[in-house]
Amino acid sequence: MTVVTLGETMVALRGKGLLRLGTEFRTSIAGAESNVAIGLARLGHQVRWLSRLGTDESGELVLRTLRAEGVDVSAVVRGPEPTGLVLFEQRLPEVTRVEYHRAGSAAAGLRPEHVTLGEGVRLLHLTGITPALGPGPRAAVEAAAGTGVEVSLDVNLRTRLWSSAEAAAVLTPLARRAGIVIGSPEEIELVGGVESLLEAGVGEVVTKLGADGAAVSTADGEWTAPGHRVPVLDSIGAGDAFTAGYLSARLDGLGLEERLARGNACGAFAVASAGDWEGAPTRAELELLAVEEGTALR
Ligand SMILES: Nc1ncnc2c1ncn2[C@@H]1O[C@H](COP(=O)(O)OP(=O)(O)OP(=O)(O)O)[C@@H](O)[C@H]1O
Ligand SMILES: O=C(O)C(=O)C[C@H](O)[C@H](O)CO
Repeated sequence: MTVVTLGETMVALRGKGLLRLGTEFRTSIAGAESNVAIGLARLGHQVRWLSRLGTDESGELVLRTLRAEGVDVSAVVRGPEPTGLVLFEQRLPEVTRVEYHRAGSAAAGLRPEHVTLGEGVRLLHLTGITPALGPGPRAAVEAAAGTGVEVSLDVNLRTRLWSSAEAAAVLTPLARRAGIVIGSPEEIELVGGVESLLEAGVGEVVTKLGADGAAVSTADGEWTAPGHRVPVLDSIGAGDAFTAGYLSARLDGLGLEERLARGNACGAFAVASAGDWEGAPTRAELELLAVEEGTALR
């Protein structure tokens, strides 16, 4: 495996309309880390996703979906608790209401002994969501981060799971040990800010800037790359798609500007398609952003 990622994936129900009116749902899966895993797998990388799932049919859906996307699930652990559930209600193209049903989930029972990275791992991708799930998942993240494999950390603040102050206290030390830290401008500030992270030895501090694209700061300076102009259908998952693109270009040995460019390309595909990960591009599809609008590929 080239990349390993660790975190909770839930069954996702996406309302076609309003939940309170008895909407119909489309059933899929969602989880920031597995979104990144799928994004990387579609770009041709070998990636393992690690977590704990219930022995329920929801867990089967998660496994089947990730297997179908070419993500390695051979180290996933099962437990008696239910697989988590998340409900999405898209109220505006860029405003989605999220309802979590994940307290006491199987993934909340993750422990350090469940972490099996495997051989030849070049990168461990973590997010700030997993430590918010409880002391066990937090210890599992610490154990994974202590293996010596280079870490990329997406801060991914989830204020429904913990307060900003709690997140800052736990995630700042984790971020300072990472090779790559990714977040919105506010999330980067939450873990100390660009300068402080670079001084701590973080190699790349990557800031996601929505439709404006993204920026990366290293000890040698700052680079920015503009976003693509695409219609926004559903903005959830854009950050994970961006991260997959950025890390993919880095694994390919490309430079900082090309990493940002691939990240922005993947982020554009994500916002232009419905769902968390469904629109993630394959390597060949990255070229489609350069095709003239209105073109039918026939
Ligand atoms: N409206 C948009 N048009 C084009 N590209 C976009 C747009 N919004 C986001 N992106 C792309 O996706 C990337 C990530 O978006 P954003 O900054 O919103 O991340 P995020 O807040 O972490 O997203 P989320 O948490 O919803 O997954 C951006 O850096 C950009 O490349
Ligand atoms: O919010 C979370 O914890 C999730 O993992 C669900 C979403 O799909 C994810 O946030 C998208 O980044």
